[in-house]
Amino acid sequence: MSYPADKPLALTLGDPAGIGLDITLLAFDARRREGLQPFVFLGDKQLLEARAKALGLSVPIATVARPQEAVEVFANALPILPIPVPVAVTPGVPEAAAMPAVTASIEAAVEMVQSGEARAVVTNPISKSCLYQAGFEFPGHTEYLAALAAQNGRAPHPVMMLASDVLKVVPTTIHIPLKDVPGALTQELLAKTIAITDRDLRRRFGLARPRLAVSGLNPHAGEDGALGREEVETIRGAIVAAQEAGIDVSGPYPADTLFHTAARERYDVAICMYHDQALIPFKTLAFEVGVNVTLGLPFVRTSPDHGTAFDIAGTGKANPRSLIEALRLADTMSAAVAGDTG
Ligand SMILES: NC(=O)C1=CN([C@@H]2O[C@H](COP(=O)(O)OP(=O)(O)OC[C@H]3O[C@@H](n4cnc5c(N)ncnc54)[C@H](O)[C@@H]3O)[C@@H](O)[C@H]2O)C=CC1
Ligand SMILES: NCC(=O)COP(=O)(O)O
Repeated sequence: MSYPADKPLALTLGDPAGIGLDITLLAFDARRREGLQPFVFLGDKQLLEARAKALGLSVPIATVARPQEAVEVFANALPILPIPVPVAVTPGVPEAAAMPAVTASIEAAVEMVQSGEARAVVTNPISKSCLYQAGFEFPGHTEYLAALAAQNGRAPHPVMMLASDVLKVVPTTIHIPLKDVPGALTQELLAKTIAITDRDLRRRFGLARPRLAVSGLNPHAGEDGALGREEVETIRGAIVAAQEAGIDVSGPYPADTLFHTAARERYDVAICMYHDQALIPFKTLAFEVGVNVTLGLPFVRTSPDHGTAFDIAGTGKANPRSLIEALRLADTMSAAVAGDTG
């Protein structure tokens, strides 16, 4: 089999105690029937082989010296660019000493895409709490990737979007405590989030005029200020400014009635105010197939929508579907970016 792409997608290690290794092996195993384009895994060969054995999978693994070689071997073997994990890893048991390898893999993937050797970054799930314990200073991949993409000391503003055919959502604030959401929600942040979402849905998803629906923060979108003032003082202003800039955006809508079937027909993406407001409806409707995309970066990044699933790592219960969709979407989005002249 030959592949039209001349460069691979760069797939990161993720937490080696989680299901990242399982779903990487399963996605590779499914590459022909799923029509997947080549990817190269940036991780530890011995760990991958041990996980394949635990799962009873017979997967040939080939160490490559350069990303380009991954395209050549992908038909016959899972290409790996070695990032050694210097500690023993038991599936389901996170290990702080493995965290430098986790971040090294993400950094190597970004370098590969920035040097033009890979088409996109696809990340396996990380354990945020384990990384925090090891001194990681970013809330998650989203902000870390933006910092790695900085140019002349300026990092782009990253926007998290969860994408599926039935629903796309953007949480305006991401991994912060719920009590901090009202303070973090500024007109500037919302305006930036709306503008980046509109731009990237045009450029990277091919929507000619994306329809954005903005949720409120408070019950019933605040009932004209009686149940909270954020809609009146912050959210409406950002919507009006974006409308004046030509964006097809409306709201604020009560969040409790934004996600039923008929409501979802009226927009392409829901801009939500905080993490769970966006991710609860999304994961209820699309957990198995959903993809996490970072908008606003100078390169494409996708990820499965689920976490490390320590409870099932190495048991054979992990479903690779979300990773498969993330690999597919990275392929489509990077093709769209390559053709982007705007
Ligand atoms: N992109 C990323 O790196 C993400 C990382 N996380 C991290 O993952 C860790 C665990 O998070 P949780 O809230 O427990 O969510 P989780 O998604 O890891 O697990 C929730 C439940 O879904 C199941 N599950 C998850 N993925 C599955 C799959 N592919 N096949 C079958 N079952 C699956 C798990 O077994 C568990 O019962 C946290 O540290 C969190 O920060 C969470 C989401 C995304
Ligand atoms: N809930 C989404 C999530 O945890 C993924 O975050 P990130 O690591 O992609 O920033």
